[in-house]
Amino acid sequence: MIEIKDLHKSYKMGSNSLHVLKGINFTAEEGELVAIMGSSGSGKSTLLNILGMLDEADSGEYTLDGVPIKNLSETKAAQYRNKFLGFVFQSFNLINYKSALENVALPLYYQKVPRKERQEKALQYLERVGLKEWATHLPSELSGGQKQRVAIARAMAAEPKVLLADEPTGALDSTTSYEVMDLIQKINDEGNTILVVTHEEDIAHMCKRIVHLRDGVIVEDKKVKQVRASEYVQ
Ligand SMILES: Nc1ncnc2c1ncn2[C@@H]1O[C@H](COP(=O)(O)OP(=O)(O)OP(=O)(O)O)[C@@H](O)[C@H]1O
Repeated sequence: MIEIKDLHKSYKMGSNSLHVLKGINFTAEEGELVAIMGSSGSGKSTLLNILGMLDEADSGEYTLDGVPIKNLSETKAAQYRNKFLGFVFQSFNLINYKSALENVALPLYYQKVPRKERQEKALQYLERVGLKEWATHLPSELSGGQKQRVAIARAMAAEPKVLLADEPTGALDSTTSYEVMDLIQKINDEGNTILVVTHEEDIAHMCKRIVHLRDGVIVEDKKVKQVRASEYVQ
């Protein structure tokens, strides 16, 4: 599903340049649930942004679902991103003046799904994350965990093959984090490929594989016995 070879990325800082990714090689098969760990500044978000086609590498190859990304035009890249990739962020990134339902329906609007159909579909996804009753509420009326579940429903509504989550539990307490991981595991059980950037060991062990970044290179890549988050939620 995802294949990257010898990926490099630097940021220009005035006359200096900061070499952040220094030759990353990584493959994720369909249906994997991978944690990306590493200390602050090790390049996790940079890597995830490149995988999410939100940023471009300086060199190296990236193939997503068999398609080399480098050769895509900007329009094709945007279409490809909308079709294949879903995003979840630490800070939820919901639109504050739109209801939970409208937030979830947004990617369907961009996919030009007719209004009635997108509302029905958005409601189905809200139901899947246990928030059907909260459809008309604004994000400010939801708890952190509920906001993240809306954000996950929004990401899933576009039916991406790959879900990229950048510290999805970073702003949540442990119990709420485990509820969010329970949802991520259930989505993965259905076959989605998911990459989760996290600082937290317990969250990483709820994935099936842990990749460790240090100073822009992968220093460890291991399969782990998955801890089910449902063991920790009521
Ligand atoms: N747009 C940018 N311009 C310049 N430098 C950047 C930019 N984005 C990231 N960096 C720098 O690149 C390095 C890697 O950043 P990145 O956000 O990928 O690390 P991270 O492992 O995700 O860290 P954290 O866990 O703190 O989020 C850091 O030193 C950061 O300051």
